Amino acid sequence: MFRSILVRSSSSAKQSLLRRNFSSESVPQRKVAILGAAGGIGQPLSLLMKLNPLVSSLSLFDIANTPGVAADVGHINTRSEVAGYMGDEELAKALKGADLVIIPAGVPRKPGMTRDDLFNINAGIVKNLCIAIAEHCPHALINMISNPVNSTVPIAAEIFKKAGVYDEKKLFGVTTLDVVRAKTFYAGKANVPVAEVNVPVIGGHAGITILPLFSQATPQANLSDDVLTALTKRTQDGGTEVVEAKAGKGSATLSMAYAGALFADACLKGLNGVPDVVECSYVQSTITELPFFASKVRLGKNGTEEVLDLGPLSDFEKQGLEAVKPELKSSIEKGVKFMHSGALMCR
Ligand SMILES: NC(=O)C1=CN([C@@H]2O[C@H](COP(=O)(O)OP(=O)(O)OC[C@H]3O[C@@H](n4cnc5c(N)ncnc54)[C@H](O)[C@@H]3O)[C@@H](O)[C@H]2O)C=CC1
Ligand SMILES: O=C([O-])CC(=O)C(=O)O
Repeated sequence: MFRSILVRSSSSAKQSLLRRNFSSESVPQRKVAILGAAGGIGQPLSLLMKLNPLVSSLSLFDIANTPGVAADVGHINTRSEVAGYMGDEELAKALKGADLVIIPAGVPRKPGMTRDDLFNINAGIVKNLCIAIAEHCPHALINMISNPVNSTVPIAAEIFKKAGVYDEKKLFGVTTLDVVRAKTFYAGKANVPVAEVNVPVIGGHAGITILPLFSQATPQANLSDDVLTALTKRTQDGGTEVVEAKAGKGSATLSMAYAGALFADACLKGLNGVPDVVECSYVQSTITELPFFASKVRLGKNGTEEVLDLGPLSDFEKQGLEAVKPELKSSIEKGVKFMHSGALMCR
């Protein structure tokens, strides 16, 4: 059957892109693998990662349609070489030597579904991909996009523990889209330029577990409690807003690809030793009593360098945090239980 495609980019384009951050001699070689690369998120994410000058090798894996995506993206005259891999028998090659693995593989929601309704299908997909990661690139950073993130990250952790390769500093649930949404919605209400806005979002990545901290937003604006409540709810329901607008044709793909590319870029900068790279992410954590929690994380050469404190919360946010805990706890336990119910051994 398949088929792998290798395309070299022109050296002049490579030179001009690299000049932004590094000389071409000093920029490290970084292989990035995208699992689920032919999907709604995977395709635009592949495009955006092809535009990232920190990537030297872009490995696109899916169970279908990867040759076309790789051929298409591979014609773009930027630094990275692109290779497409399709089917389980090519997964090892796709992963070998990867520094960063981004996982948007799995089914998306339809109207009326919760993210947790995706658990039964996506848990199995994530499990198999993580078993292969443990074998073929155990030291890579993992950016988990597949939903329900609140459970798929604990599933990945259990797989890596079982394989004896777990490093909590290298496993990230991607919650950047919540931050992107919070910034956009806040800028609209606060009437400030969106490019200047920063808003931490903590907790997890589903409904009320998504907790934007508008009390820490910059620049600060004098918004009423009603507006802050509405902004919080819109951020929590942002995914559902897109699912309903797409009316059965999937969930957020373009904004997610943008958010995923932002987070991957931050991880690569951290790996390359760029100082003070801070992003929110769902990681193993001790800042609350929950074993996984999203908060600001400082990224470094080995992944997470520091999980930052939550900082001062408003009374409204303190209440929101208490509401996060039982739902997040049960999603984490569901992922761990899945891995201890015989699912680990059935590959
Ligand atoms: N973390 C976040 O903020 C967000 C997460 N998501 C989640 O991302 C996931 C993907 O969403 P879409 O791209 O819209 O779905 P999609 O259905 O368009 O694409 C999924 C891709 O995964 C592939 N796939 C399925 N099983 C696979 C396997 N075993 N190995 C490799 N590839 C496999 C499919 O062939 C398909 O190309 C969903 O679970 C969705 O809920 C979506 C938006 C935001
Ligand atoms: O809502 C969904 O199902 C997809 C997602 O996670 C998001 O858009 O935040």
